Amino acid sequence: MKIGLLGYGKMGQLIERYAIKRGHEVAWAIGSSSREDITSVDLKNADIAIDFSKPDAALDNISLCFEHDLPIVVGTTGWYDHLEEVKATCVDANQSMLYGSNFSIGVNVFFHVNKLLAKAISPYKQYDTQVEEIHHIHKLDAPSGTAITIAEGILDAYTDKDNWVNRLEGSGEEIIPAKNELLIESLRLEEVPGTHTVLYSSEVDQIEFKHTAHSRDGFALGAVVAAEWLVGRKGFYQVTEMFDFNK
Ligand SMILES: NC(=O)C1=CN([C@@H]2O[C@H](COP(=O)(O)OP(=O)(O)OC[C@H]3O[C@@H](n4cnc5c(N)ncnc54)[C@H](OP(=O)(O)O)[C@@H]3O)[C@@H](O)[C@H]2O)C=CC1
Ligand SMILES: O=C(O)C1=N[C@H](C(=O)O)C[C@H](O)C1
Repeated sequence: MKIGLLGYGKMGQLIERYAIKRGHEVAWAIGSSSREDITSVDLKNADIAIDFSKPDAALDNISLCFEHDLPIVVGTTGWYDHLEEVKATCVDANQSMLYGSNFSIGVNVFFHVNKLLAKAISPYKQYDTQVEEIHHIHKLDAPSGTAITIAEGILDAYTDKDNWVNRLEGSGEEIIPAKNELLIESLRLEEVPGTHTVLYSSEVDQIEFKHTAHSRDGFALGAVVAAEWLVGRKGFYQVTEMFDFNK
């Protein structure tokens, strides 16, 4: 498979390594610190694009791929307010797109079990629920896309909560969640690749459900596997749809 990379930073460069390891070719790579500039690239030289760029670049990159009939895997986070319109455009234009807030196997198992756990605990109102995420200091978006997916999984199980609210430590904003809101605490710390915890706390005990990424390798390998999965399919998909345990 020939892969085009939109974004050639920490993730883009690691994805290239995994793509080559799995027998693929990187046809082009775009990003200001990359080998190529977008105007000098024939996008159609690739069978598929993988976008790990920046929150404010993802929407344009998605549109560009749709215009060129190029399937796209999107790992970039921070653009999910536009998810419904992107999905509609993709389906109406008969294009192919798969997006995911997290491509690692471990986190996708975590997403699955998170929903089961929330369903089991939600009737017991003595438990306060909260999501915590820790990432490196370079991260542009808060909360993380992964934390949003986790929060949405929890909110599905709660009839008395319908929204999440974010508290970014150090932002100076005082955020106190209302009764119908689920708190997502974000912390930015040195070079942490990504840690997510769900906490259920009562007066008598606490449940902590936690995933710790030791590196970005799981995300990068997962993105290449997602590209292999998407090629030949039409429509709009989430990474969770690749996994059997959701059936
Ligand atoms: N879904 C998942 O599993 C994961 C998602 N992510 C997400 O992926 C994204 C990228 O992460 P990461 O690689 O760590 O970030 P980096 O900042 O290391 O890399 C982003 C790259 O995108 C480039 N870029 C900027 N503008 C554009 C553009 N318009 N088109 C293409 N490329 C552009 C940047 O260039 P320059 O710096 O010169 O501006 C930079 O090289 C983030 O949104 C992050 O949250 C990260 C890990 C896992
Ligand atoms: O920016 C990152 O680094 C990461 N972003 C994704 C997110 O926002 O959830 C996935 C991973 O946690 C790393």
